[in-house]
Amino acid sequence: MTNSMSVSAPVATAEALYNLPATLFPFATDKSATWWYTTAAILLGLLALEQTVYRYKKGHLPGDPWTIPIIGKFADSMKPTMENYMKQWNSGALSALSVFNIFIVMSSTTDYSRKILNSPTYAEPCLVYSAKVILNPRNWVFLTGKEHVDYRRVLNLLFTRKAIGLYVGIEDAITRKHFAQWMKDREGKGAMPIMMPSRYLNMDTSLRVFCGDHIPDHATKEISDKYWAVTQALELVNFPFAIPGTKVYKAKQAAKVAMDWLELAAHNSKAAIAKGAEPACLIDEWMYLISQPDYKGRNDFSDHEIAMVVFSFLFASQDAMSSGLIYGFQHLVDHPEILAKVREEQERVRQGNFEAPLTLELMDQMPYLQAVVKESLRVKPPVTMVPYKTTKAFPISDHYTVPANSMVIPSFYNALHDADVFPRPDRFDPDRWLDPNSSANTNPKNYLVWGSGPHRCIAVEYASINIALVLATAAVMFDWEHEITPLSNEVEIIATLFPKDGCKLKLTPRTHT
Ligand code: HEM
Repeated sequence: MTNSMSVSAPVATAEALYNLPATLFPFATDKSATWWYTTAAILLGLLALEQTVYRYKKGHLPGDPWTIPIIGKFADSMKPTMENYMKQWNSGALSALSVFNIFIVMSSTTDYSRKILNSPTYAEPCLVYSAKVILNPRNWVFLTGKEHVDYRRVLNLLFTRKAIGLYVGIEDAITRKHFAQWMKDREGKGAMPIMMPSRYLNMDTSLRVFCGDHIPDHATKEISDKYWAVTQALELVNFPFAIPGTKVYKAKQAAKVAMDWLELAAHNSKAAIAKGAEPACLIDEWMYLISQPDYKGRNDFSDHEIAMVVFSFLFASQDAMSSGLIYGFQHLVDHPEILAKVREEQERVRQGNFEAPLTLELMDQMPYLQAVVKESLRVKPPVTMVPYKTTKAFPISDHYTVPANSMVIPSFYNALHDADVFPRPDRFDPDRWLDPNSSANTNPKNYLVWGSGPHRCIAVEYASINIALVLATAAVMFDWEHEITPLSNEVEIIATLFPKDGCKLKLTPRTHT
């Protein structure tokens, strides 16, 4: 460690405790008093050790000088707020805290955050504490180094342009189906939050893109209903035991249900492709690819392994996509001049034919819509940070080394709100992406919405296109009105960012002349 400092922790010696007056333990006999003194001495010694270790690891970094015994900042991590995050980030480029004796270093600058993401020999993603329990420790996302690179090379084939073209057709159909249902549910009613309907739409889209018709409708409904338990367990550090009644336990049960259905999808897809069916979803695409004579890689994926991969995609997508979509709606409805431009582009590219399904080729011709999505994700990045873990002492700067086995958390928010790169950073301004020479476009290193390095989001194009497609469809099908409440501009953090009131929209069918 390069950080050296003198540590002044509270020191409680056993001797001092033995000298405490016996009146402190009035109920104690001589023998039991000795027991009490010894136990108290050990406890106080452990607490002192905890503080000493925390202060030693923290070195000169900003952060609380003492950590709350045992739990540290557990309460804050259970109810995270942007204000608390900002306070932590603003305290320094690197700052320290501790939760349940997990020592955590947060980085707030673009350079430190990128360094963490791009230093696989020192740090690897650990996601949140509950992720391993929910996803299964054997899930591919926990692979590192060459094993991770090799596995990901196969999965990259599921997000080629050809594959995304197939998924766009599915997204279009599912979006229209859900919007028809939204209309029925909202008939004669005023503004309603779009939070939960958007989550259902996203889950249905994901499951149909990933599994096609290899699972029944009631399975997508069941997975959707239960999935909220997974979202709720995604706190930075949870209660450490997954015992009945805890959030992590409930999430694990929900994951089991999803995994059973996903294994069925894998089984059915294998059978369909073996019979010569054309790929109609992501698993089909995968099974088709590995059955080709010129394919050289692994082809012995079990149903369980396929299901784990698909579950990792659901896990990575559901909350981030929902947040991205809801803020996409909110940004557009609050900027009618920008929504009008989106509509103009839709009219031009689709030549007024809004019944024809969207295709990847049509989506390519919508640069304004793409800029809208990119900007919306910048202003409110669904993922504000990703927890990593140091596998060995990590000399992150000339003045500080993050100890081995610490959590180290790169923040994306500050990079995305850097006023030098994004003037008036809180302003929703898609135009900043339309000029190739703008500071936004010439500083791509700041655009950390998708992370960076070996674990950068595998589904960047797929996710961006999906959000764009849903917004475009809603823009041409509905007139939107936002019921602004005192909570509309307050941010709720439930794994990702959401407007606290769920974005209350009144949608009425739009008539085209
Ligand atoms: C708006 C939507 C999304 C956002 C903002 C987002 C963002 C991210 C971020 C920040 C990371 C971590 C990157 C890093 O550690 O450097 C990540 C990883 C990942 N994302 Fe996404 N994501 C989104 C949608 C999706 C979707 C739809 C899928 C799947 C279909 C997906 C699959 C993954 C996977 C598998 C990883 C882990 C990659 C690896 O470890 O190699 N994401 N995403």
